[in-house]
Amino acid sequence: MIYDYLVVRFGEITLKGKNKKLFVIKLENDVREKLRRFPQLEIKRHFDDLEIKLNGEKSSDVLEVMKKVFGIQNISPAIKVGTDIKEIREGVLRVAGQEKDAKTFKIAARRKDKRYPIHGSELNQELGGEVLTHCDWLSVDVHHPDFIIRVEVGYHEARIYGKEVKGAGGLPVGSSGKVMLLLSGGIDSPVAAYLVAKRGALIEAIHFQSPPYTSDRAKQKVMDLSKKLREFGGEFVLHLVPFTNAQVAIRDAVPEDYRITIMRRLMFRIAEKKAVQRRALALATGESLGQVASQTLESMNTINAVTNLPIIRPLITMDKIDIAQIAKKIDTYEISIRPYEDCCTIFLPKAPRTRPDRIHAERFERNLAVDELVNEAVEGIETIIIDADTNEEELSGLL
Ligand SMILES: Nc1ncnc2c1ncn2[C@@H]1O[C@H](COP(=O)(O)OP(=O)(O)OP(=O)(O)O)[C@@H](O)[C@H]1O
Repeated sequence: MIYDYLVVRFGEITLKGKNKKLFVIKLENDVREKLRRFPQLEIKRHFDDLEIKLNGEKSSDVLEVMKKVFGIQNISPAIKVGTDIKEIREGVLRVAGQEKDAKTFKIAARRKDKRYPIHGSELNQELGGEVLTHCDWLSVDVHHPDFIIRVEVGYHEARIYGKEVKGAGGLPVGSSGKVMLLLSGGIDSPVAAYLVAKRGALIEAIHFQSPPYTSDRAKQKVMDLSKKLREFGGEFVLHLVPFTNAQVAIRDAVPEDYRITIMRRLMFRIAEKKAVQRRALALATGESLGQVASQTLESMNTINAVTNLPIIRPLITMDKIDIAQIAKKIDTYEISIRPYEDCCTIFLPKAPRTRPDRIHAERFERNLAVDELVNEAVEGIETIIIDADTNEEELSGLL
């Protein structure tokens, strides 16, 4: 490959007016963090983009990492040449020579330095002609080219770009604050984590486990999911809640058809306490309207009543098929479909109430030591930090 640079363009950040600089700095930090394992790289922040000088690192390896960083609209490999037209011509030919599979192309040239004597449209013509003369496998298609060769003439140098790669979009992680996500081992909640992180939230996950009714296999699943999700943020913080006592108490004190409702109300209270301790501003779940009996509007109302924090449900209007598609894209699907016991499925009825209400929920909770159960669970939380450097061995050591 001939490319010496990757140029990273920001997505929606550019809409952020005065805050743009803060967002860009956040993004730059994320990029630096993610690219720590490539020591040769030099990263420079410009007004419109980040420029990564490869210094011999393999561009495809770096690109693979960059594709998962939120806040990036697209990434182009690039070379830099002087502003002399001869050098630009020669550079464009080098770039065109890389795209042996393309049949059609167009040149999109622009002058950043308006004093540059050759205008954009003239550059397009001149450089296009040069490519046609030397690359006999290429012809021009200005509407739907296989390959656009972008040329940007600056004050001291010109950049010539190779084929653009789509970025992950969204906003830099953490730019929207922190969210505590209820992470089960199922398909949905990891997708919810991905979607909330994409909107710039730093995710911490909370997982409820009920040993010995739930096994290490279930815990392993959540750890594996966290490992996948950490690729979209810097580090991933996972809180493991001991939930057995609460579930046993619910089984003993609450009529069968209200057990899911009461269990969720306890989960939300515990998650809220942890969220406040960790300065998270909202809770998030993987619920989708009508998907199962406990995901009706009545149920959500009854569960929401125990917390004042906003509850983000990014999947609420999505179909299972669409959710599964995202799970496959972010590579959590295969982990999620491994069999496991969720704490939600033990002691729970075959026919939960689909339209629970607050009055009954509150009445049944009077038979429970709610505050003690919540405090005991919060105090027993084990917190695990999985960062980019946590390796397989350390991960299994955490189990
Ligand atoms: N053991 C758990 N720990 C943490 N959160 C949980 C747990 N079980 C369920 N949740 C939360 O409650 C939501 C609804 O769970 P439920 O089991 O009803 O639905 P689901 O559609 O199977 O969700 P998922 O696929 O995420 O497990 C989950 O998306 C998750 O946010």
